[in-house]
Amino acid sequence: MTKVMEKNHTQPVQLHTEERNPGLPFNTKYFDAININRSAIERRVSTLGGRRSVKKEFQAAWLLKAISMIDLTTLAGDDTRGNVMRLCEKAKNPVRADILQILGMENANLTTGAVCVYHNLIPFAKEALKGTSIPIAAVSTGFPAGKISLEDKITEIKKSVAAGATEIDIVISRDLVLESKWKELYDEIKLCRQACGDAHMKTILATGEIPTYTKVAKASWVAMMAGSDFIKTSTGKESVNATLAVSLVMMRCIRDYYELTGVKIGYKPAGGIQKAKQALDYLILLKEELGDDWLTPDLFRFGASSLLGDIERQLEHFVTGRYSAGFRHPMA
Ligand SMILES: O=C[C@H](O)COP(=O)(O)O
Repeated sequence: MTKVMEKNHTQPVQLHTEERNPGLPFNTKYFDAININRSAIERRVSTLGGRRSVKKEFQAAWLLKAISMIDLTTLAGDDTRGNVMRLCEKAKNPVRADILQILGMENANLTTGAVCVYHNLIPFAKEALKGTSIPIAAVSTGFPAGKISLEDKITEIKKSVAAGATEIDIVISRDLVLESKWKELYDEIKLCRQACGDAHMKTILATGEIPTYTKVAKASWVAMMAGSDFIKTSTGKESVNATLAVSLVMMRCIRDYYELTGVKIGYKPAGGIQKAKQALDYLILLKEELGDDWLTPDLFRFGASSLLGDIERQLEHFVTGRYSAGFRHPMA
């Protein structure tokens, strides 16, 4: 039997939920000068993928790593207790036992990074995840469009935390970004941060509705300054959701914020990430732009409803020897 684990990349990771971003006082000096060249960003992401091959065993190891970073999500109008319970069972046991055994990972206690549900389904997730350390992330603040009052957003966050969510994914008022009302955006996010209390806050920018990368970067800065623990691309409901290009822009903001403050902000691309190959492209970008410190569920999550299914299929191909020869990544 081949053991395929390598370095620390597939060890179970403990979430450090006590750590928080203290934020910065509002000051436009941090982002006033940002001016992003779209074609330079697009050129950079076009270099990803397929540059050099790696041993097959590393491919499986990175796919297992990706699983530990998934916020396994269901955000559908027809969500029920039943499908949330099934989602949670999948979060607890994301890969078939026989596959894990062949990979030498049967004792690794592999789980997804979290489950992500609507506020009213938190009690079912809580029931299903009892006795585990899998966090419950709830989408609050009028998900997905955020078109409710700030007062209602704050109430919703507090209710989600009281119901058992330890991670809150908030949506910002996109009009404040479109109209460059940065101080108002900062104040909104900061109040949401306060309402989260001990819960981690992931701030969704809905980048598909932001017209320029420069504005994406400025909104990222405002979100981090206001105390977001993660910045997240999308709700999954916009017509354009996560892309590698927008991820590059946001990761570089995270890097600059870290260089300024010493605080590591997490990154969550979400929406439309359905294939194992796509997940590896994001991890390559993450490793190259932010380094190994970010390769942990503490600092990186995929917001995804169907990615896990494809990763499991790829792992099955791997252990049954049918793994695609073209399915490679250049990380090792
Ligand atoms: O935040 C997570 C997204 O809503 C999931 O989007 P998806 O269904 O396209 O994977």
